[in-house]
Amino acid sequence: MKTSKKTIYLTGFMGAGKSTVGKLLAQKLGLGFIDLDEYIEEKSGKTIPEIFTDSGEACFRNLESEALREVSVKTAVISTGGGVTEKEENRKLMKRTGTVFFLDAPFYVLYERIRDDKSRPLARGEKEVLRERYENRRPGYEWAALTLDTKGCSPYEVVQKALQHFDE
Ligand SMILES: Nc1ncnc2c1ncn2[C@@H]1O[C@H](COP(=O)(O)OP(=O)(O)O)[C@@H](O)[C@H]1O
Ligand SMILES: O=C(O)C1=C[C@@H](OP(=O)(O)O)[C@@H](O)[C@H](O)C1
Ligand SMILES: [Mg+2]
Repeated sequence: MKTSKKTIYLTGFMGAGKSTVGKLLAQKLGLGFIDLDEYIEEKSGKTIPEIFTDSGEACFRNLESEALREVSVKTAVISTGGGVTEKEENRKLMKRTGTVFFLDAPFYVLYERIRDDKSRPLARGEKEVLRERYENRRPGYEWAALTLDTKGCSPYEVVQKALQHFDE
């Protein structure tokens, strides 16, 4: 499938490279870049861990959906957070307003990237609990229009793979 749509959503589990690849892809396409987590942090005046600690995951999910609605009117590459595909309303909104990419990689690759990173509250728990979250979320990710297998690829190589799906 080729795409010419100007709003691009990057989805996938924590550590898949959505934030890293999104910034590079936006440069290549000459589009604006929005990282949904950064957008939420700026809007709320709190870091993601602070939101989780102060208000809990359910509150974060509401802020996330609200932020997604706001950015969905923009022409940009939008790097989402790994949990955005959990809600059907978010998946439908992304599909209606843009092209959704799934950055795929096996759990063990992602785990090595996120295990020591304190900026992800949900990555702090037990490895097996995290693996279960990964498995449970896969159907939501696979629902994307385009899947990029990122295993063994550098962020630049993932960008090259993504670019192959654009008309020009
Ligand atoms: N393709 C890749 N190969 C190796 N390391 C990567 C790759 N993509 C991202 N990383 C690294 O993994 C970590 C998580 O990347 P990030 O872009 O924040 O992922 P996400 O936004 O999907 O959670 C960062 O340290 C980043 O440098
Ligand atoms: O998977 C998740 O539920 C989350 C992923 C994070 O974004 P990244 O996928 O960019 O790490 C961030 O939105 C928050 O910590 C929750
Ligand atoms: Mg990110």
